[in-house]
Amino acid sequence: MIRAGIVGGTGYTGVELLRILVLHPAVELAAVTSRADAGMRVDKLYPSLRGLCDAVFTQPDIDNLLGCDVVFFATPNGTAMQMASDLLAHGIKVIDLSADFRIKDVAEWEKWYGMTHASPDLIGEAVYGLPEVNRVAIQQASLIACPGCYPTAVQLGFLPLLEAGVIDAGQLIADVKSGVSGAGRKAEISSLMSETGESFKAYAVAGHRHLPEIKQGLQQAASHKVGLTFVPHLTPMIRGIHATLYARLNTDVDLQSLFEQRYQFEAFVDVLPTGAHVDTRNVRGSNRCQIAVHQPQGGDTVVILSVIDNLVKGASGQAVQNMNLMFGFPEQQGLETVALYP
Ligand SMILES: NC(=O)C1=CN([C@@H]2O[C@H](COP(=O)(O)OP(=O)(O)OC[C@H]3O[C@@H](n4cnc5c(N)ncnc54)[C@H](OP(=O)(O)O)[C@@H]3O)[C@@H](O)[C@H]2O)C=CC1
Ligand SMILES: CC(=O)N[C@@H](CCC(=O)OP(=O)(O)O)C(=O)O
Repeated sequence: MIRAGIVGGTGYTGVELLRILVLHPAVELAAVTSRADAGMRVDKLYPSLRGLCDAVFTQPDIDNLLGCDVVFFATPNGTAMQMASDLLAHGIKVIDLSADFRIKDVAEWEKWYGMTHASPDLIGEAVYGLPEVNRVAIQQASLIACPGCYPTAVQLGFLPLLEAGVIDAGQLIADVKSGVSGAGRKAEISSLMSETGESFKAYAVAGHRHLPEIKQGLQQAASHKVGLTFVPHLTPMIRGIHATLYARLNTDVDLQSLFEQRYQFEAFVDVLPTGAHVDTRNVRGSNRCQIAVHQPQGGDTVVILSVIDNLVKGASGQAVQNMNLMFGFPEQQGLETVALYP
């Protein structure tokens, strides 16, 4: 049994961590923090957890976290980088759901995130927590940088093509749609139902902060520079990410077999049969990424469809998958749920 702490337990990824961890057979919740709700029982704020969680929210002070074996940061960018080194010095493993340790180039991170990095010395030791790429390094890691939600869906879709070198890596296109929970639980006019409902829009076309993260991962897979146009969209649904990925083929290849072989041993990546279409509702609440491979009219453009639940495989589920690997638990433990339908 390990003792886990969650910093930022009241947000959407925080409560998703709670939903998974209260049923995880190898985890005991030792601390759950919130500045605004410190002193309140967790199951008072989230009655779905009644009978499953006795914890009370505490302030996010180091002293409240020292009894933990692992601490998850489900906090805005710029928080984990302030506290991680103290926790690591006490032998506590850190799994950060924010972007603080995702990008290896500090200057690039500071440019996109608009702040000075507080722990640049830790970036080198942080392991990018995409198990389908970095499983062995994750098993040895003390500090995990969980991938962003868009980057998870896009990288899992493009990886087999780039690793096999069968596409023109200079002209990749990722057209990606996200549900509104991707923006978090904090009150914002742009997240109101009356602003997002019955409407659909692209945003950050000039450049989204996930662009350098996605390119970093794709370049590692390709072993050379890639060119990527990434356009995120906001859709009037709560959970889900749907990525439509386009690339130009440079050789004749059995794409379906390529994807099936790449992911044949991956419990959380499901390649659908030839001709199928993915649907976000088929992964809602689950830690799965579902992928469909298309080559319209047998031409030289490949179209990959990739869906995840942004709060599960795109955040908290993937964070627990990383925890399982770090502590030598079965990778699927606590994550074997079926998507909610309808
Ligand atoms: N939503 C999503 O789909 C995804 C989110 N992420 C990332 O996960 C992180 C959390 O996102 P999300 O759950 O949506 O965010 P929310 O806004 O829903 O929740 C943020 C949480 O962090 C706490 N918090 C805020 N500021 C601080 C601080 N300075 N110190 C300590 N705690 C703080 C808040 O509680 P309080 O203010 O009371 O302390 C709250 O519990 C972000 O970095 C986000 O980018 C990653 C992938 C997907
Ligand atoms: C719909 C929406 O607003 N999505 C967020 C990205 C999701 C997120 O929280 O970003 P990380 O994955 O880096 O943590 C955005 O575009 O800013």
